[in-house]
Parts: sequence; structure tokens; C-alpha cells
Amino acid sequence: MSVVARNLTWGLKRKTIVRDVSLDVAPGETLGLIGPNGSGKSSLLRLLAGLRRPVSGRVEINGQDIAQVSRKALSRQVAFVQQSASTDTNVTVADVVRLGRTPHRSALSGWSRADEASVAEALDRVEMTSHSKQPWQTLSGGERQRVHIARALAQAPRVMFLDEPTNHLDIHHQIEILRMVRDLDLTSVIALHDLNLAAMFCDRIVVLRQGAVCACGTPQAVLTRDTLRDVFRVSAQIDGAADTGRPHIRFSAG
Ligand SMILES: Nc1ncnc2c1ncn2[C@@H]1O[C@H](COP(=O)(O)OP(=O)(O)OP(=O)(O)O)[C@@H](O)[C@H]1O
Repeated sequence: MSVVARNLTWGLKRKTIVRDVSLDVAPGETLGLIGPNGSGKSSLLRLLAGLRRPVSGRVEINGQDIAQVSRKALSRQVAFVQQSASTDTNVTVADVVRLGRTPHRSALSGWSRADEASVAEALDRVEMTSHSKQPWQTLSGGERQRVHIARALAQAPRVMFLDEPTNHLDIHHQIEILRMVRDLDLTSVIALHDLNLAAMFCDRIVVLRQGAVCACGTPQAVLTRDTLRDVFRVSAQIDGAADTGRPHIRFSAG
């Protein structure tokens, strides 16, 4: 499913936080969203996912204006993995993932074998099957994050928005989770701080600065020394990774 944003603006009384953002995400594409702290990545993701209404502009998913779609219908198609989502205590890991099935169930339908199979598959994909009966509140930070990703997978969405999905994960799981999201048959928009991970896994990257898009294109086109200096205020050397041709950034400590 495609995701289209046109002239999205959002803010508070005196502060514009997302400024006139337009972007297009093609079906199946993995779009990275990068930018310094406070540049508006989370705010933009919330607008794209329909969790926040823009002051002006619109979002279309699969050609439909999401302002016209009910929340339940939207949640059958769209999953959002938040930065540090909390979950009620006193529930098991499997219970949290089961919540992902909610949009697909009616008041009358019972819990089906297909629902259980989706939950099992989602836990397996994030390597959390062995923790399924563990109380959620006893998990480590990275395990919680993987369980929230499993909940989003159990939702079987066509579009996934992920806000810093790798920030608590060890390097194996950072790579595995991003590889999985890229390879799933869905459209994804992922806010990332790690620019090398963005370069490795995103088809295209949008750079936000002070709420506005300041660059958009392939990792190679966007991750330039000039962008790193002007937007991220770092000096860096950029090489092409020998195997993939994607940029690889070496930051200088001096
Ligand atoms: N509800 C709010 N009230 C006041 N300010 C807000 C609100 N939501 C966001 N902001 C401000 O808007 C700006 C953008 O925030 P946002 O969380 O979207 O940035 P971000 O790019 O995701 O940042 P980070 O990289 O630090 O996660 C920040 O300056 C933040 O303080």
C-alpha cells in the first residue's frame, strides 16, 4: 500500500513542529526518517499513522484520506511501533502480542487457531518464543522492544510505522529486525538515529530539519558530507560498502 503525505503541518499555538511536509512512499518501500533530536520525526510518524490530526494537509494510505477512515479500519492496515510504549503490568509476553489481533476480531468472534498461529509466528520472528509465558514487566528493555514489534507483526498490517525500533537492541537484533521489516511484504517508514543502519536497510531516506524535509532520496544521494555537516553537525568520511555499494559513514573523533 502506498503512503502519501501532502503539505502536512502540525504544531502547538506558538510553535510549528511539522512544516509543510510532503512525501510519497511506494507500496513495499522502506523509507528511513532521519534528523537531529527534536527535528519532528516522531511527530511526523504520528501524523502519518493517523494518531494525530494535522493542522493542515492530509495523509492518504492506499489512495484513501485517513481522516475519512475509522480507527478500527485503519488499525487493520496500519501498525505503529512507538519509541517506548508501555504496557499494562500483570500480563504475559504472549498476552501483549495477542493484543495485535484486536483489530481483526469482532465482538462475537472467539479466539481462533489462526489468531494463535499469528501470535506464535510473530514471537518466533523476533526470537521471543521462549519468553512467551514470562511476565511482561520482567523483560529487559530490548526484549520489550522486540515484543512490541511482535505485537505489530501479529496485527498483519500492510503499512508499518516504527519510531526508533532499534534503540534498545543489541547489534544482532538491530540488524535482524531491520532486515525483517525490509523483507516483509509491507510498506514501512522507520525513524532511525543510526545513519549507517538507515543506509543499509532503507530504499530511500527523508531528512528532517526543524520539522521540514531538507533532503529526500536514495541513501547515496542523501548521506553526503554536506548533509552530515549542515544538518547533523558532524564531520565524517563516506565510503561505499564494497558488497552493496551503499554508503558507509565513518565519523571522525577529532
Ligand atoms: N505535545 C508537545 N508539546 C510540546 N512540545 C512538543 C510536543 N510534541 C513534540 N514537541 C516538540 O516538538 C519537537 C519535535 O519533537 P519530536 O519528538 O517529533 O522530535 P524527534 O525528531 O522525534 O526527536 P528525537 O530524535 O529526540 O526522538 C521537539 O522540540 C519537542 O519538544
